[in-house]
Amino acid sequence: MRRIGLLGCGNVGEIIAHKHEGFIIAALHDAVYTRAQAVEDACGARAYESFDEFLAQDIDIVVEAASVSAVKTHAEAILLAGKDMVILSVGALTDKPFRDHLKECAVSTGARIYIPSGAITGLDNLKVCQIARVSKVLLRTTKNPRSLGIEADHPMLLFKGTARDCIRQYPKNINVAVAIELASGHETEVELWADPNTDRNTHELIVEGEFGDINITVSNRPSPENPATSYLAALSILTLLRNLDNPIQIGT
Ligand SMILES: NC(=O)C1=CN([C@@H]2O[C@H](COP(=O)(O)OP(=O)(O)OC[C@H]3O[C@@H](n4cnc5c(N)ncnc54)[C@H](OP(=O)(O)O)[C@@H]3O)[C@@H](O)[C@H]2O)C=CC1
Ligand SMILES: O=C([O-])CC(=O)C(=O)O
Repeated sequence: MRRIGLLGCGNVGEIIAHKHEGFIIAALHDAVYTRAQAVEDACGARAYESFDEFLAQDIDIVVEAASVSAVKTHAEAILLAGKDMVILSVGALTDKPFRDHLKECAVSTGARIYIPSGAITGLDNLKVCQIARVSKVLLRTTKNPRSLGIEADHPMLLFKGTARDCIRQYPKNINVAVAIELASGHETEVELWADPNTDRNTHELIVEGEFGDINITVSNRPSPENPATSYLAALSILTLLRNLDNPIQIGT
């Protein structure tokens, strides 16, 4: 069974620690050491205060559920140590030179980088946009103002522009847009709405291409410990890890 190092033991990390099945969690690390310690019993792994000590453990894959800045700080060392990496805070990869550098690190050691579908669905066949003519890729995301850390008493368009600019302003809320951009290979327009009348994190993906149109709406329940993050994102990582070694791979 694959041995996992969990980088980030907040909301998603805690769900992974409690619900893991089909893989072993072997080491834990969080900027807040007590958060890593708090899930030790749930998964039988040890918490390490030092990142270097954490990385030195017998692990095959580091699962990042921490932050965009954690990816920027630690991904190079993880890949150069020959460990595979699951990156949930995919917003870190919007920077092409950094992304290319991580690819080179991975190639040099034979490590792999996995980007989970996270809080959205449809990334599988969206990859056809890499070879098809496409005129539009738009993500419209709507969350309760609470999830966005603001107050609003009516629906408000907070941001309209590129995925790259949106993730810079909202690194905890719009990683999905960067996942869409990477899967499609196409610049992604983003609208980010705050709506006090919703208790869901809703992502509408609208694509127009030579193959026809794609309209996908995912109406997510926020996760209990962090309303910015949809519960689906944690389930997505659990499912990715369960299926890594499955000889039958489903979806493009
Ligand atoms: N791709 C996708 O579809 C989705 C991506 N996400 C992203 O996944 C990540 C995890 O989400 P969630 O669990 O809800 O977030 P939380 O904030 O609940 O948990 C993250 C934990 O990681 C810690 N952390 C942050 N930076 C570092 C670091 N450099 N080194 C070690 N630990 C660190 C945090 O500490 P502290 O509180 O001190 O920062 C916190 O304890 C977030 O970046 C989120 O934006 C979420 C949903 C969907
Ligand atoms: O969980 C969500 O709905 C989306 C999210 O926070 C992100 O993409 O960063």
